[in-house]
Amino acid sequence: MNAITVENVWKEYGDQIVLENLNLSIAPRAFVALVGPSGCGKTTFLRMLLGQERPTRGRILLDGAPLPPEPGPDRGVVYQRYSVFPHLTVLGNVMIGTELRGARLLGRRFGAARRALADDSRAMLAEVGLAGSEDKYPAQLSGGMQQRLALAQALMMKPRVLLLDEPFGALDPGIRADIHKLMKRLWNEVPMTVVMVTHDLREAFTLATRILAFERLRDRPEERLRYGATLSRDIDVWPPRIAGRTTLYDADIPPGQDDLTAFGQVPGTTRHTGAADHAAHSPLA
Ligand SMILES: Nc1ncnc2c1ncn2[C@@H]1O[C@H](COP(=O)(O)OP(=O)(O)OP(=O)(O)O)[C@@H](O)[C@H]1O
Repeated sequence: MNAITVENVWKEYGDQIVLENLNLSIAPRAFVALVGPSGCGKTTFLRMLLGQERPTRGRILLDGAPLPPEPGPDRGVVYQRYSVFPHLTVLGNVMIGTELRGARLLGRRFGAARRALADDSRAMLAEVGLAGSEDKYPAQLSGGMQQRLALAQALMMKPRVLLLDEPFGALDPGIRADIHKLMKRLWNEVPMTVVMVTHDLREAFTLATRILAFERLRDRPEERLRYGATLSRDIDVWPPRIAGRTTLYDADIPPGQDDLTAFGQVPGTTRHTGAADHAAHSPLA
């Protein structure tokens, strides 16, 4: 079954058609990068997947069932900025989603339940490289650390789909490369499907299994309101990436060791990341 199915989806704001006739399906555990010119409706599409916007026509299915009409814990989201709460500590930011959801069902958590949540939250923070920063506030973190925190916050809810809206767009290149490695590891370890909007094709090819391009095929000024953007390219990244496995192409090759046979396998095939062993001790599992 597809993780996400988009059937004949249109989105209009008043007289303006933003997206038209989108048809696509996304496999479970795929990492899809959404690219396209500014204003072509990428964020609008992501907001429809999140449940913040409804299609004007057509429908979206999540695991074969109609998408719930509102955002829910099954869909996590990280934006370029402002995904975290500035008035909560790092630890508080990671605990808040579970606390709010639990409060709705069971009232506030106290005692052992709260301590267990705090322990899980600390483990999640360690997973994203933020151990030791639990008591800081977001303003005391670098941009890269804030985005790691936003990822931890989203993943605590164990979403089936993680939606990323240019999450790394504001980061310096070095920090970006580090967080790309983290993102790859998280995608390999967490049973989730990822849809990421990016302006950066290099980032798309670095992380994604598949690249979708949206484009307004008719863009004369008099046509802008009457025709929306639609899916113009659908590219499977080669060599194929499979969640839980990494290709040699993705592997970190130690400096000076560019003989790929040193990895003990034929170039072009895949090898285990050890993710399964790691997962057994991981809050991500
Ligand atoms: N709530 C809204 N009401 C009216 N128009 C909107 C609304 N949200 C988005 N739009 C319009 O929809 C179009 C697509 O916007 P969207 O932000 O989805 O594009 P984008 O591809 O994500 O752009 P960018 O790459 O610049 O972030 C724009 O013309 C925008 O003005």
